[in-house]
Amino acid sequence: MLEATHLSFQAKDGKKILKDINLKIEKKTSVGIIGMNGCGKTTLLKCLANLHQEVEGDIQFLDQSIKSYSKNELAQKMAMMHQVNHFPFDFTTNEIIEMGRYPFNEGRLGLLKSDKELINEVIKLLQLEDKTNEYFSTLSGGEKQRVLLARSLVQTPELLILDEPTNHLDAYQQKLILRLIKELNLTTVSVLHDLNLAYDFCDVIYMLKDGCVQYAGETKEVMTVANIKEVFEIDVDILKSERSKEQYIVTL
Ligand SMILES: Nc1ncnc2c1ncn2[C@@H]1O[C@H](COP(=O)(O)OP(=O)(O)OP(=O)(O)O)[C@@H](O)[C@H]1O
Repeated sequence: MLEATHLSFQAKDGKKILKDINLKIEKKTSVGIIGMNGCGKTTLLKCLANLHQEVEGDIQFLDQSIKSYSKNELAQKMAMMHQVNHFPFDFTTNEIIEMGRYPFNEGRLGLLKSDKELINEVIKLLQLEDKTNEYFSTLSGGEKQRVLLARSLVQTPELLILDEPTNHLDAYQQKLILRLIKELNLTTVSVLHDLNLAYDFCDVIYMLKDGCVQYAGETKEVMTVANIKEVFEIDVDILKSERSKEQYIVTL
């Protein structure tokens, strides 16, 4: 679905933020990007979404160079849920979710009946029915996250890019949102800070350190005690729950 080869990115001030990254996203997989603060995770997501122009290397998306897509074409195939959660003007929940259909409106003024049906379906899925007429600025952090996810979902993207999708969510909502995304069987690439959520949700993990991919591969093979110590500089244990029989990571 997407393949980046020898990707490097240098900021305007000359700082090398990403160094020779190779990354592959297969269809219907959840790819996770983890690493310490400032190691380049968000920058990498922005490069994959073609939001940075001065990127070295090559990104092929659906067998085409990412640079060959117009903004509108790309928005029909790829959605990015950003960390930013404010808008220059105050929109209602409904208005923000509707924006996800703009790339498809082909110059029409209003939305089609099918757009409205899709929007209503997603609103229900994310339990936002009673928030549709509320102003975004008045919503809680968790509600804002769900609205931004709803906007991305109505874009019906082939690839969904998520920058810390569980930010501001309580423990219950974190699991709920990630399970829901999993059940939708989408192709995703996400930055996740919570190691346990990454361990649980992702099929494949890229561990970044100082702008380089330090380890990459299937989650359970890559997120080992030794690799986590090297990349995050913390000691952890990986234990098995007596009750759920699932493994989880504890910081020592
Ligand atoms: N446009 C830019 N110009 C200069 N420096 C930048 C630019 N964009 C990012 N950086 C720097 O590059 C580094 C990586 O930033 P990035 O936001 O990608 O990190 P991150 O891994 O997502 O961090 P966090 O976990 O804290 O969100 C940081 O030191 C940041 O200050």
